[in-house]
Amino acid sequence: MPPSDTAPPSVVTTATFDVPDMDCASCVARIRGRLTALDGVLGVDGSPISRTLSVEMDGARVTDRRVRDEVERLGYAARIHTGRSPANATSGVWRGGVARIAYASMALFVVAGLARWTGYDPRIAAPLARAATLSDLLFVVAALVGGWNFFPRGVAAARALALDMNFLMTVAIIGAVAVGETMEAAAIAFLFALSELLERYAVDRARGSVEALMELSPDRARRIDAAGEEEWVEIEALVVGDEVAVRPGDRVPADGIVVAGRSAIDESPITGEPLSADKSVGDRVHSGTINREGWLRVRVERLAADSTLARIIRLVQDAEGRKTHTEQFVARFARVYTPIVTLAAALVVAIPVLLGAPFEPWFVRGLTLLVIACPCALVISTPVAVVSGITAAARNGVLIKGGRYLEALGEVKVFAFDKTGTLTHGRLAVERVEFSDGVEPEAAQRLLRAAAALERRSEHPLARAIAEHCGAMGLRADTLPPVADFRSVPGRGAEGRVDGRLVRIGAPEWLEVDPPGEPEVGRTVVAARAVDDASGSRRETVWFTLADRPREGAAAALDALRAGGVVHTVMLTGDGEGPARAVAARVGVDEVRARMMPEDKVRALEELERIHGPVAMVGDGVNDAPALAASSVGIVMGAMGSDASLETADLALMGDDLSRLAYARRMSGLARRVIRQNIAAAIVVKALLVLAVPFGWVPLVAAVIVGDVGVSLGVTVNALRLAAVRDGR
Ligand SMILES: Nc1ncnc2c1ncn2[C@@H]1O[C@H](COP(=O)(O)OP(=O)(O)OP(=O)(O)O)[C@@H](O)[C@H]1O
Ligand SMILES: [Zn+2]
Repeated sequence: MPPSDTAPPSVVTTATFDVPDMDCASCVARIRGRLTALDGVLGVDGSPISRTLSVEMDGARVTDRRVRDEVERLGYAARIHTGRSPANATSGVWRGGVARIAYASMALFVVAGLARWTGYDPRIAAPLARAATLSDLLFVVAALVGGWNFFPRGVAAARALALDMNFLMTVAIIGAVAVGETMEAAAIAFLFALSELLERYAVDRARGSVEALMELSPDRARRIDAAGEEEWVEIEALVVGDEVAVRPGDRVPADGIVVAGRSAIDESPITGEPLSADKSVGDRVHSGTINREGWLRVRVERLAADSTLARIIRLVQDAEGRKTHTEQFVARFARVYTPIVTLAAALVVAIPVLLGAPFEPWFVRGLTLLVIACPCALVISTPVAVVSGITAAARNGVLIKGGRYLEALGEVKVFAFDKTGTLTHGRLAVERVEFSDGVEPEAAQRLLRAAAALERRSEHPLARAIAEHCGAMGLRADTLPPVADFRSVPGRGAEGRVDGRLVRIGAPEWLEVDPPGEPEVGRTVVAARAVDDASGSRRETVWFTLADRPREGAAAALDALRAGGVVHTVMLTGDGEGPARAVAARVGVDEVRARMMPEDKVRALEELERIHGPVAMVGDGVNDAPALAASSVGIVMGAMGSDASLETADLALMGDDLSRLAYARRMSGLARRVIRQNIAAAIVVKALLVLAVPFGWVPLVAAVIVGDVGVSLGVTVNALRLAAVRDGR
């Protein structure tokens, strides 16, 4: 770039690369180190599990190409990530480059072994008389082929003075050849290649369900053109407002609204609940769900990249990047462990040799220790469990936004619940509308219109029910008066200026009016009146009495939680004491706190946390965001239908099924166990090997197979158990 006075304006972009060989944490660390040194690279984030690298950079100073070249210089092939899952996922592992190398090396190893064996057989013909040397040669070739993948990385690591697995393996193989152990060298190389292959397969299995999620969304849609004809288009080509036809058996290609037809939609791919939902004109449908019977015409409401499914996939992928406390601990441990064992390796060679012992066997022991010094297996033990757990949960309708929450939920002994929309359906219905005494019919109409106008602007489930009811009473939306200065007051209601008067709708206490008659069990009463009434005497008020039903599965879901070790359940509600107690008795919560403002809920959670330790809060994400944020694990339900709630929660139930909570907690408990087992196993195996090496009990091959790749494979397979956690029905 020619020098100039004015720097070009910066263009910050993020490029994602697939780096198939970047399969351990030290690889990621080294690539990150190299890239951050590049001018224009602002941030680097890599995952050894999905083997992707995302690089935030200033496009004016550095290009994708330059970044890619730099990665390749370290010995890793890299290509721009295409967004779709790599074609060689799971099934392709056995056919990929790593596989070919392993097979070729194995074949050569067998041939070399045969050659050596025949070399000792006197009956073999003259040309093979010198087969012992030939076999040595073949073993060396087998070693070279087996090491093909990691030699360049080993050399690059050596130049960077990084003691990673590639470097250690390279040294071990060269060392073994140097001391004449050609068979040993070949065995190390090919077994390492083979184990790497197995490990890759297992890791792919662990994250396989993310790809399965991606496959839920169809590639193409039947778009209906202006003439009413259907044409196939890529889903990326759909724009908001397009209409698509969804035939029976089709997957819904986009998030949208039904504009014609009716059908049963199987939403289980997203919610994990095996129930069909009936959809007709005006209902929302979601990309990835399956049309069971009817023909539907759907108006696209969201681009493919913004669909609920796309957001789930992104959140699951991002979840891996959020490091858990355990991972941070392991990373700190590895930073101490590797240098210590490396030092031990040097001492194991130096001390005996200085004391006059033969060089060769001690040198081999030193190499063996170097192999065990590789921290990869240890470092991968937690994330592989996290990824496996999170993806399995996503397949079952539970979205967990990070390993931290996966770990935390298993610890939670107290669950707090919001009432409306959580323990109850939140599908409220207005049962009665009453007016205070002496209200003229005309004033009553005015009041009703004002109430309807206010509630049409509010998101609250009560508001929706009231607005709907007023509509059914014949108040057409387009005839409602305009509202100025609209304001929704959390925990109280809403207010605004209608026809020049300040009208409030909400909790009777807030309006300073007494409800008509006694409070009824299972009913919520909402009042509306003009509050700027200077005279204040007449208090013309309208009363809405609403009924809500507890969710059918709520009691069973709470029992399941208790069976799983939850010791206390609490209902926190903004509603009055009466309706709160009625619902509590039906679903069986241990404690009820009613008439709680959002900030009261936050305080209650803090108090529960002081008494019982971590608390999970379950809400619908509509008006309980502060409480969700204040809890240790904030859980929303019904996230499929709501835009906001996915973002506000740590964990989301895509559907409405409270039994998912017990499933998620069980999954979380198992994940914690798997993580602990993995870390313990990795440390114990490595420690035993480290102690046994100086006695000469550990062949180099065993160190490779058991101490490094074997442990990685073991922890990965252990993590796969998470996918098998039953969903509890
Ligand atoms: N838009 C609204 N219209 C009418 N009343 C409202 C509105 N918003 C709040 N209120 C009143 O405020 C009270 C508390 O509301 P809040 O949203 O805190 O709790 P809730 O939805 O009733 O129950 P939960 O806390 O269990 O979700 C409601 O019971 C109702 O009386
Ligand atoms: Zn490694």
